[in-house]
Amino acid sequence: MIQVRDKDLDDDAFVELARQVRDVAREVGEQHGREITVIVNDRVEAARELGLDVHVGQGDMPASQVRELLGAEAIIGVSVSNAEQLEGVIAEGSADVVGIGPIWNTATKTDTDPAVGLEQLASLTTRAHEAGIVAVAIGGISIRNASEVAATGCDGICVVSAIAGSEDPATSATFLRREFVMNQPL
Ligand SMILES: Cc1ncc(COP(=O)(O)OP(=O)(O)O)c(N)n1
Ligand SMILES: Cc1ncsc1CCOP(=O)(O)O
Repeated sequence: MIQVRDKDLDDDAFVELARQVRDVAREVGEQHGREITVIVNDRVEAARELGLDVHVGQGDMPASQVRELLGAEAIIGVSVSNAEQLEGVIAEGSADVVGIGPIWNTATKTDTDPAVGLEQLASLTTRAHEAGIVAVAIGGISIRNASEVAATGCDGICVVSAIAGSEDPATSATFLRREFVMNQPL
């Protein structure tokens, strides 16, 4: 899964970027016989225009409103940093996925709630699963700690710098995935 996240582009430029990512993901997905999901961060209108999925934060458009705009088929992700926020997401009943983080403090995003840590990630994941919500972890995750994150039972990891800041993004993605998958609980 790829997320298109940019805080600076104007709406037209963002739509153009997301369109390019969508089209490349389709082409590469077809070549490999699998679907590569593309999710848009924050910009619900862009997602609607391009038929993509959306991730929203606590201060963004509420998930219930996103659901009304994008329909039943869309994948909707919401950020959570603690149990109170997760209970809010569960009560709202519109999210498919929660992005739990930051697991550790990260230079990539500094305007965050306090770091979640591995213990709380495990308990938030358990609660999300009880509610039928997929739980992915984000923030400070790298090849060095992906195995510890996997051991919490969460469903996936999301990274920015570990891939986008790598000299060899494809190899970094491959190793991250391997490290996560090999250390998931049975
Ligand atoms: C999978 C995932 N989880 C959390 C976030 C953070 O989203 P948000 O809280 O909206 O913060 P910004 O990304 O907008 O800075 C995410 N993007 N993806
Ligand atoms: C978008 C976001 N939300 C919580 S932490 C974060 C940034 C993650 O970046 P990195 O993988 O470089 O720590």
